[in-house]
Amino acid sequence: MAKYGIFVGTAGGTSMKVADVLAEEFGIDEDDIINMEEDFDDVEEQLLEYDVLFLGSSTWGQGDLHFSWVDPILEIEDDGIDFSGKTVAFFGAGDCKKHGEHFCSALGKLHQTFTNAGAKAIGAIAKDDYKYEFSLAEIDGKFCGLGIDEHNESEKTPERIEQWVGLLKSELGE
Ligand SMILES: Cc1cc2nc3c(=O)[nH]c(=O)nc-3n(C[C@H](O)[C@H](O)[C@H](O)COP(=O)(O)O)c2cc1C
Repeated sequence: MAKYGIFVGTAGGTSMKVADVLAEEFGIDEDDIINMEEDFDDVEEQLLEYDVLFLGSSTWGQGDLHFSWVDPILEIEDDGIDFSGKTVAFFGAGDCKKHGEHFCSALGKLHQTFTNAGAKAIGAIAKDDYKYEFSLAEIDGKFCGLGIDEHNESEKTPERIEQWVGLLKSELGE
């Protein structure tokens, strides 16, 4: 049976909202929800332990990942760690009004690193539901994962998560 894990970089816990629903919907154990800042210390022992990885990060600075992702991402890229055979999906919180010039760009950065490392990405959605000037999460005309915006569009969050979970289940054949 495929092993599922959730890895989240979050400052205020907003991105964890998505993680909590994913855990419930996919029956993921609490021990398999890894808060990158608090619980993460080894790429090979932790990330590579899973077959299906739900990877979350809020976006900071000029479209940067949460700081807790910076070292693992460098390690994956510099050491050429191989994620072939793994399935990955991306999510995270952002702010489309104050930071519309880089809305949820962290998802695009995760996408780039993990697909370059050989992983298969799932969970891309139509971008029409979002309003922003620019986002690295926009890849091949779609949003490469689930962005949520609790500052401006919190009323859309439950439905966005529900629809995304439905998409993931169908792409994973569940
Ligand atoms: C200094 C600063 C920079 C930010 N930069 C971005 C950004 O580039 N893109 C974006 O979508 N959101 C940006 N945000 C908004 C955060 O991503 C947003 O508050 C998010 O809800 C935080 O989620 P978290 O609690 O999971 O960390 C920024 C916020 C701050 C305070």
